[in-house]
Amino acid sequence: MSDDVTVPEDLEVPQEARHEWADLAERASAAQFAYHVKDAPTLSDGQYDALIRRLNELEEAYPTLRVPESPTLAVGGAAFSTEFQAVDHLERMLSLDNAFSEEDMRAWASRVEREAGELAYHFLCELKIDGLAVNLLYEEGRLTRALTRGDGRTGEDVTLNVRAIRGIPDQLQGNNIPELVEVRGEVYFPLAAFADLNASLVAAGKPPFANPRNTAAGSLRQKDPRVTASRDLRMLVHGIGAHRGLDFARQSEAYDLLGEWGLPVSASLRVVDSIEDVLAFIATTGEHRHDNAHEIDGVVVKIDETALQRRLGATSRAPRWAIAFKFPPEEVNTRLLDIQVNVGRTGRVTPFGVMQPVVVAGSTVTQATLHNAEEVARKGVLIGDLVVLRKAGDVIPEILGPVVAVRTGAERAFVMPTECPSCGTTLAPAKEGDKDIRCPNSRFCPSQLRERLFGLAGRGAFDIEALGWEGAVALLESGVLVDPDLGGASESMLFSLGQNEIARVPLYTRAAKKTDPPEAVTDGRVLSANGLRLVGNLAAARTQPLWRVLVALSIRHVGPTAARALARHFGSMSAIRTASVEELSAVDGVGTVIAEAVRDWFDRPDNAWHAAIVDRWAADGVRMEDERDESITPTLAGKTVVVTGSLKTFTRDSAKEAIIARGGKAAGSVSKNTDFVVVGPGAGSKEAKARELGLVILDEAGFARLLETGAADPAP
Ligand SMILES: NC(=O)c1ccc[n+]([C@@H]2O[C@H](COP(=O)([O-])OP(=O)(O)OC[C@H]3O[C@@H](n4cnc5c(N)ncnc54)[C@H](O)[C@@H]3O)[C@@H](O)[C@H]2O)c1
Ligand SMILES: [Zn+2]
Repeated sequence: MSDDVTVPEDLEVPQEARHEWADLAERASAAQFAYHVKDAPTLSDGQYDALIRRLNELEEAYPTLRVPESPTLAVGGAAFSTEFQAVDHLERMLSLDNAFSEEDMRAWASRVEREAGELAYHFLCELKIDGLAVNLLYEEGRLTRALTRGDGRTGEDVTLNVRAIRGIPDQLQGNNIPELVEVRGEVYFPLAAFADLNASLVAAGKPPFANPRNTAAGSLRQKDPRVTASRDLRMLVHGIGAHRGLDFARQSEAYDLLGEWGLPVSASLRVVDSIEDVLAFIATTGEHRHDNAHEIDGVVVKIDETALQRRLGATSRAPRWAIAFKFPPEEVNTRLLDIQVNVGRTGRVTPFGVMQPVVVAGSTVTQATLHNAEEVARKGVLIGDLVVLRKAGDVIPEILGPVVAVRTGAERAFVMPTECPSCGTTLAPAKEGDKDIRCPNSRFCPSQLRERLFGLAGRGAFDIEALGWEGAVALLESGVLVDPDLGGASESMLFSLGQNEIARVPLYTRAAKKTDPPEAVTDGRVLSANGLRLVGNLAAARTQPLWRVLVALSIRHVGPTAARALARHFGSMSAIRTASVEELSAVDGVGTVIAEAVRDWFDRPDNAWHAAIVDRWAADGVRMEDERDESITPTLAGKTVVVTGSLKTFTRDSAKEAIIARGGKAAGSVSKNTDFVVVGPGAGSKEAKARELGLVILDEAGFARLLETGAADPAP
């Protein structure tokens, strides 16, 4: 590809600029080829967009650099030879100009306003679906040809493949079917179908696909249409090309017609009056970026009136009456410098990637999870690889896969260590056949102890705000947690910590001042605000309900749900300690795996120190029994309730507790077995799913009534 980009010989242009242009043009051109023809990008979209932006800057400064073959002018990736027959579009398919900021959007809107003159107009806002464009030719209502965009003039004939896509009608239905119409739209891989496909690949021992966009492109551009048919691709309409016997004054009107004829039109369109409304649409869409059935990479804003569209016209590459607002990229390419392992609170050893630091979705990422050795193998990543890293919203950064095309041969495979990196003990699976390997030294392994301490202070357990990761490290380093009976540091000592002990931990102290009361000073230091908070938090933690104490013990498989069920049924630690596997597993929501894990935790001879933890906590005043509130009527016995979004008078936890206290089940996900779905502001896909399933949906007031009476009046 790169040999058709030659440096323009204009001596007026400084040599530096010419060289930079040539270098960037070659890289952009190669990236276009990899992305559009091979469906296997070598750059991230953000890097590619940055290249094109810089090229545009250079070409604006030195217009002779803007030669016809410049990658800035290409729609797609120049005319390439592929395995498909090349066919011309009746009307050219263009790309879109990009906007990356509010400022860019306002600049575009001002240009439109200037050109519009006396014409009244509206903005048509659409989701920018991350897929690939196709052009469907309908003649007398019959689908006669389908092309990819190609270079905009000439596309690839993928008619047979497109016929295999569900939702694209072979025959239009209804009235006033035009003699001829080119329907443009985006073919995409629905996220749920993509997840299913990857799950089945993984189950078959094959590597999963990295992202839905390239997989959609690869699935459509298959020699064998049966492969396309086996992938659950979909399409949404977003434009009209050549047409005869079809008349419309607004693009949104044309969409309505297409919809009536059976073509898939997006339900997320909005027609708005002002650029302010456009910006508001962009903002809300950005907040709900992941709440769609498909990936989106931005918002496309178009002028709705065709008269103004015609007046604004197009450049050789893109219409002037439309613009694509791009969201910040969530996928970037970066180097996988190393793979190291963590030892978690239950001894599980998990590899994680040490990344070349990279900014993505607003934060700098230096690590990414890899779950287990099998996953490293499945993803096919080698140490030293350039990899695609994804960070979406608050989700933990994830390595999607390697960029194989740029390997140098210097990469090396990861080998799982055989000894614990924290304590040197030989690693082994807990049971034969387990996927995970563990450090069996749970009592003294420093890493496990640190993780347990951090975990038990978490919001789902004792909720000791002043004890975070650094706090756990500091308490262990200062030696204040050494348990004389156990012969080493242990969480058993946590509630034995008083002012005097905490005063020995530098992290929780500050230098004493003259004004400090002398009795508060230890070795010239006093508790800092953080230290005082820890003292207060520990006092409050002693009165936490039993289920939180159970979670804090780091018993395998005993998370908040199981802990709540156990606490509700048995009511006290001593009852749980003496319950048999049968008694434990008879509890709704417990089961044998959990029951056995609980028994094992207390009973295995080498676990005697576990009981010592419980005993010392109890001696130090930690509540080991729940007071039962007999005044609460079990209004929700046997009912399953899902709470989603935020409520005013309940936190997540207190809503759950309220449901459970009334005998109900508080579930995390919506299914057909859900009886009630309580919806607060910010509810996303769960609400949508609930509506889809026709479940009873309640607002906060309805929830309050439900708790009281067990009866539901659905929200309006
Ligand atoms: N990673 C790489 O190496 C690499 C290389 C080339 C291109 N790319 C990606 O592709 C982009 C350029 O590709 P492009 O020319 O297709 O431009 P584009 O993706 O910026 O915008 C144009 C395309 O958006 C699509 N689209 C989705 N929803 C739409 C809607 N509602 N209305 C209209 N169009 C809609 C259409 O297919 C249209 O052709 C780059 O910005 C980059 O993200 C990446
Ligand atoms: Zn260890």
